[in-house]
Amino acid sequence: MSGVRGATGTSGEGPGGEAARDPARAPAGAPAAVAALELAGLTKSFQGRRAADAVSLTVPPGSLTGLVGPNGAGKTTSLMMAVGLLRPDAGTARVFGVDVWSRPEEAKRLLGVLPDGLALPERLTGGELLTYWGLLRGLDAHTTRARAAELLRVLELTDAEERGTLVIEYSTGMRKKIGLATALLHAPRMLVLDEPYEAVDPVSARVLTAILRRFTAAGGAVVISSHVMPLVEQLCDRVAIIADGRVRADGELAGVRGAGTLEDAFVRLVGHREMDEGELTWLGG
Ligand SMILES: Nc1ncnc2c1ncn2[C@@H]1O[C@H](COP(=O)(O)OP(=O)(O)OP(=O)(O)O)[C@@H](O)[C@H]1O
Repeated sequence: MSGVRGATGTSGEGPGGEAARDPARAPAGAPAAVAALELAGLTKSFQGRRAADAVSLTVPPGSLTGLVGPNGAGKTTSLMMAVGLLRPDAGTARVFGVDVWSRPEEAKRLLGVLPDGLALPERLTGGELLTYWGLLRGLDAHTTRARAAELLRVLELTDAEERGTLVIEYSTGMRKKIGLATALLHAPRMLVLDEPYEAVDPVSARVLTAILRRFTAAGGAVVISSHVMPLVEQLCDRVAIIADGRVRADGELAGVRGAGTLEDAFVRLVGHREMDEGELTWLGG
């Protein structure tokens, strides 16, 4: 099911109790007037080849959408255009009604982004990085300090912080977690996370799931990309399948999945390749 689920109107609020002033936040109990994310005709070519071809997608508030597709399908390209990190050749992206290209500052306040491959200052500890990030995002020092400590604790990065470990020394999973912390720090309303579960241990994965569920229950919306179909089936209420830069199916999970599994639907829409008998015969011989 999609739509606003259990919105309380207060949890997940941004700094300074912005809910009352921010038109993008619906009052408690009110029907959602605008989509959390609306992509229309996003198109991008690299060296004359279309990586994203008129990608359109609507994400309601309170929903968790899984974006799936083969390697090179255009998921990252689409997500980066959706959040204002890659300029599209054509098309628009709106976050809670705010155009990410014409109103970037407002859009950035609403968005929390975990990009593919973090471009973060790395010669800082996780705590220092969050402090720097909070100041960049306009949070006051007290709020930044309190939230940073809480995020480090919840994401189990406190030990590393106490040892003075720099982000450059972090493991892959730890880097994913500190990236996630930067995405959450300013209490956005829309999370766009490129493969957030990749390299994250099972305990941290549970924490991440709890965070995302709480976030959507408060009326926020999440889009994740993932290659792990069972994870998407378990976690997401909506799914979009993308191949060759085009959205092949999207909507509520049950509708896209049909009678089989999500993997069945994926293979049906995207196609699959069997390995020939004669291929790689030199392996294991
Ligand atoms: N900066 C770039 N320059 C040139 N080509 C690019 C660039 N970024 C992406 N591409 C190409 O665009 C296509 C889509 O790439 P994209 O990274 O969006 O796919 P993806 O679905 O995220 O793949 P994966 O699941 O492997 O991460 C690919 O053919 C890729 O080679």
